[in-house]
Amino acid sequence: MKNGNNSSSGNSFNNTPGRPGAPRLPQRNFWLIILLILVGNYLVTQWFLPDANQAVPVPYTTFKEQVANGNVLSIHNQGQIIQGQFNHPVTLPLAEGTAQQAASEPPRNVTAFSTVVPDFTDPGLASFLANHNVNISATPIQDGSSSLTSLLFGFGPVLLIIFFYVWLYRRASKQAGGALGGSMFGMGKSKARRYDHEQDKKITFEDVAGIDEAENELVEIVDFLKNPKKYTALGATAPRGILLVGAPGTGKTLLAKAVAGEAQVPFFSMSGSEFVEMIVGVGAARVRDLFKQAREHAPSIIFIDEIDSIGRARGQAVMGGASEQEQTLNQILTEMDGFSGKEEVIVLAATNQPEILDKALLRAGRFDRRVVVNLPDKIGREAILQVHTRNKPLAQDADLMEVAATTPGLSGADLKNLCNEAALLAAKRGQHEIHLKDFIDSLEKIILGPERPIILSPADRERIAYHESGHAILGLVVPGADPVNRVSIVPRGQALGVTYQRPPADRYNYPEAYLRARIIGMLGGRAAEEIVYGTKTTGAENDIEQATDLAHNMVTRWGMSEKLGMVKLAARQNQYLGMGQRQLDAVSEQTAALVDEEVHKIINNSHEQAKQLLRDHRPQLDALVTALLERETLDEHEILDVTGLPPAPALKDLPNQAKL
Ligand SMILES: Nc1ncnc2c1ncn2[C@@H]1O[C@H](COP(=O)(O)OP(=O)(O)OP(=O)(O)O)[C@@H](O)[C@H]1O
Ligand SMILES: [Zn+2]
Repeated sequence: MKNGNNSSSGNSFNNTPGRPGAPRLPQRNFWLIILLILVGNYLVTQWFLPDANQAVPVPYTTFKEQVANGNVLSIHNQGQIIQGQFNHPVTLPLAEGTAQQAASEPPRNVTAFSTVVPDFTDPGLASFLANHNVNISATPIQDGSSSLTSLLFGFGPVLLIIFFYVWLYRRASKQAGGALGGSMFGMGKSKARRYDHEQDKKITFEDVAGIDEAENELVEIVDFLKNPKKYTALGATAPRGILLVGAPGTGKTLLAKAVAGEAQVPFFSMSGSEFVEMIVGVGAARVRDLFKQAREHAPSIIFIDEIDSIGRARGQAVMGGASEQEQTLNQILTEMDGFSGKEEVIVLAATNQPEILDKALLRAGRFDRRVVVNLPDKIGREAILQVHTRNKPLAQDADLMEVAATTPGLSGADLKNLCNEAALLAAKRGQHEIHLKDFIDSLEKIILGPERPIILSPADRERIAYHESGHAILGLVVPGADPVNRVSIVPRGQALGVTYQRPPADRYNYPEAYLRARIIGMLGGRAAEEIVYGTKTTGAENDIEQATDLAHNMVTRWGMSEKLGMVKLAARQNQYLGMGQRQLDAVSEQTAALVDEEVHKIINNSHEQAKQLLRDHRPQLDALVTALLERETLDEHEILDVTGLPPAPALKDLPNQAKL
């Protein structure tokens, strides 16, 4: 039971292509290949080093006998093992060998032998050998092979496995469209993706709409990249870093790409969040590599998305990632300081939380320019819709201005998604063109989620109808309330029903009376349930939350409480990430209690007013419920028709587009 006031949907529908994750090793043949390598290695070793096995083991006593006979030419010894050569081949097994031996082995002539010195030491052995002219040496056991081959085969398996990994990595990173040559393991490699205007479909300012202010500020950058001499001749230094600041999905990445596309220079992009998961030291190496690549291809553009995830003020980083993040950040600062001023590399970075960035990043010569990318206004939304319907067949009635008017708070990414959803819906409905209705129905789906096929009992349906009608009636009778566009009792996403209200024009400044009207409207759902049934349900949770946040902001941020006056009590945390309740500043317990009291007062008053207004308009409420139970969804005209009420009177002093 959502009161779908012009809440911007916080989602960003990010369809940016080419955001591959880390290269993934192919899983299927992995173990098979390892196995083959090991087997191959074993066979090769066996082939080249057969000598090692040619020494025939002989009993220690036989060995001593042969020494005594003067038949041992030389030995070499390692630990307890003695290997050596006889002067004359000895036929084994010896005649006096055991019966067993004779039975199991055919007789053969042996020159190379080996034997094991028994555990109990044989003190006289050294002199005994010397006396019989045995050549004693300490050469390595595998005498037959050269030291080079033994080295090679000793390390063979290790080398093969290393080469195999390098090969795998190369293959994987090639699949990911990344790494261009460089260090052996590619660890310190930036996974920067390069978009060249020839390769990629070129993105230009044509593709960017509705954010003209931001665009205009970047035109200068494009000109600099195109004609650097024009600027350097006058002794002007290149702009280094530009921070794009704006809510998710407002087109920051798109703008950066468009700058590169317009200037026809290579574009290197990477996301700050990629650094977070890294092993210590790797992040900094990647930054170095990223800047190196960009310098080599200058003039060029580096784009660092989500810079807040590395650029967070040092020392306040989240546990664990801190030191790595600091190193990465320091490296960025070092690289930017290293620009000589003649280098035509421009660094663009995007964030939606500029206030948490390390101050060092914003110093002169670094990201000293800030371009704010706002949510588009109505005209802007129409322009963006036009961009994204360029290749889509629109029906006569598909008035994009009308769609733009219905979508306050939506970002460029949301609008792109809306166009796509509308096209999908039109196709599903078997049409050849996209109609206005397809846009409107898709919008509902985007804001509230897809329809949910749940079966409600008649009693539940009626209660939901009363709840939504409560919101709707108040939207008609409270002065200054936003016009009610739509009421529906079709369950969608989290909501069991919806009342959709939108302001007649984009608002930038909210009068107190408007905020109070909104709170009354938000509480209308519960109020209707109470006056009709006298009982409460959980269905008002979302309404209560929104109303409380709004009241809290009125008291703590906007100075709208008589008792507390114009004192800022809660931090203005993030203007780009919605309007939730703010953390209270450190205030005395007394003040905190007062804040609660004032918030309660606003809510309770509004609740009482909501109930009273609904009692006064009970016949209209009942009429709307009857119609809703029958038709499920009513649009603006039907609502006015059924209730016989005029649209809510405007607040006299409501400044519509006034920007203060
Ligand atoms: N002003 C705009 N004009 C045209 N298309 C837009 C605009 N803004 C966003 N879009 C569309 O939305 C997509 C996503 O936007 P983009 O990734 O540039 O947003 P962003 O601000 O970088 O978001 P995030 O902060 O989530 O990274 C773009 O690829 C583009 O198709
Ligand atoms: Zn509600």
